[in-house]
Amino acid sequence: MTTEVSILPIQSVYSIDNRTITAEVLHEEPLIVKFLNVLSDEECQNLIDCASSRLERSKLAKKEISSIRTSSGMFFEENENPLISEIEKRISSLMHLPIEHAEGLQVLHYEPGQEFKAHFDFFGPNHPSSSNNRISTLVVYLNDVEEGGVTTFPNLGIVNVPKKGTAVYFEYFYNDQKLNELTLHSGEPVIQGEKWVATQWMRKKQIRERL
Ligand SMILES: O=C(O)CCC(=O)C(=O)O
Ligand SMILES: [Fe+2]
Repeated sequence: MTTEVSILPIQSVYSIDNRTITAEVLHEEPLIVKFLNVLSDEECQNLIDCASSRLERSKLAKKEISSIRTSSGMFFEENENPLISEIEKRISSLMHLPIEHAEGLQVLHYEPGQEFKAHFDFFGPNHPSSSNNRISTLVVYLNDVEEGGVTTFPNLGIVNVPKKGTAVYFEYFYNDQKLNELTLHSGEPVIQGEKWVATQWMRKKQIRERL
């Protein structure tokens, strides 16, 4: 097996913004990493508070409402306020890509029974966005879920339990498309309580204007 170069330099500790973020590799190829201490409790709560009045039923990449994704969500504008700017800066450092490659930060909210069925985050070859496709994802959990709501990678046997301030990272910019397809993942139905996540998707090329 040939080893491909990952976007993320693999370390057990990342020091960003005077924060110590620790990492645990869950899978090497495709690279899947769990991070601890990405956001503080206060940042998680502030994101939930800012997002909650702006939630809409989630749509898929082609903008249709579908049973694949039953959560509700919203996107923040780039650099929308100081909290968003600080979080975007930290997340793009952590994901080892320039902030210009970052989509707007998305917040999703799931109630009991709501889920995000197995999907890829990258766009298919016929999608208009595939020329500047997504290459990596960070899902930050903004609260603890009482029961359910785990993130799973069904083809890799990986199950990650949501915990406030932690995150799961994965990338899918491999030459070998089979590796990319192993990043199929789902947000399993919430059984009890609610689930809030913030998702950052990164593109292969710049998507934001430089400031
Ligand atoms: O909610 C989750 O656990 C997964 C979210 C997700 O897959 C996404 O936002 O693309
Ligand atoms: Fe996803």
